[in-house]
Amino acid sequence: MNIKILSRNPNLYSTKRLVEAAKKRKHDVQVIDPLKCDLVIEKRNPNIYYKGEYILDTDAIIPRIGASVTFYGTAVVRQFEMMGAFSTIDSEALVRSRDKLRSLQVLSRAKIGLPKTVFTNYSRDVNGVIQQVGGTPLVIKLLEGTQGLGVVLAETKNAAKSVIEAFNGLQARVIVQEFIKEAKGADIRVFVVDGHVVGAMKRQGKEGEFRSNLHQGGSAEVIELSDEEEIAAIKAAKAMRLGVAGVDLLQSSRGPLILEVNSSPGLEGIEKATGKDIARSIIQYIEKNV
Ligand SMILES: Nc1ncnc2c1ncn2[C@@H]1O[C@H](COP(=O)(O)OP(=O)(O)OP(=O)(O)O)[C@@H](O)[C@H]1O
Ligand SMILES: [Mg+2]
Ligand SMILES: [Mg+2]
Repeated sequence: MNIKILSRNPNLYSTKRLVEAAKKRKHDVQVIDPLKCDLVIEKRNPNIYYKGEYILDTDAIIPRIGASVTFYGTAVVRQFEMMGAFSTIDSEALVRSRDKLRSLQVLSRAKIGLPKTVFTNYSRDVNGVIQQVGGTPLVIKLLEGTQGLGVVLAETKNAAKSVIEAFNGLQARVIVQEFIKEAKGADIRVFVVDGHVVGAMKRQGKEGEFRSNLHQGGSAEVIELSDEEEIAAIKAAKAMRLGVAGVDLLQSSRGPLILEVNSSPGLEGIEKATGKDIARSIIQYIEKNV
């Protein structure tokens, strides 16, 4: 099979592992920088021009699209889809997953446990918003944040007010969320491929940090999921229509609560924590679908 990995950097752990797994299973594999693709659009003949040549005969693509290049990256994924290639991430699901608010709306309709969240345009009634999520402490998140940046814990009403007002003053859109204290600075990353859990790890924030992101100094260890957690993660990936998904959830006193569903989840943390060959699972998912 001819597989293309859409990635800006062939030296990243995830990209290297996917190349390795594809080769091991005897596929032709090539890393393509999505930002260097020209999309050629005309009647009935969608094409991609890359480094002086047209890209031909692609059976499948694995998009690894960073948050900063969502618009262009998605256009490239869509063009491959128009050319008949199978994508491990559907272009529409990719766009949907990049918007925290839209994702929460979709998950909520699918009856999935979530921290109670409020999005408001009426910024003067900060008190009302604080009340809606059960008072302080509460969490304030920038809609387009990633790697834990733009996620703030406000311990008091006054702190919450000033942070919300500061973000509003900068015209930045935020959601206000109930703080799940039982999670104790930890979350669970569940890697779902093709409707199955292929690995799960618990990430613990460093001392005094409520954010468990590895980019913020958190550490990871393998974890055995409860049935309820496994079902919630699979349901979340399905609701977001993602064939490959990194589902983040919090353990709360009312069961698992989904925080977000990532569409280009990294392989390094999860493969190292679990010792599993997750890159191979992704290649097998392609083999099943092409
Ligand atoms: N409502 C909450 N209650 C308790 N802890 C939370 C809450 N929301 C977020 N956290 C903690 O903060 C971390 C970062 O939050 P979140 O995953 O929403 O942000 P992100 O910037 O999108 O991160 P990512 O890089 O995973 O995309 C979570 O992994 C979790 O540990
Ligand atoms: Mg995120
Ligand atoms: Mg997260």
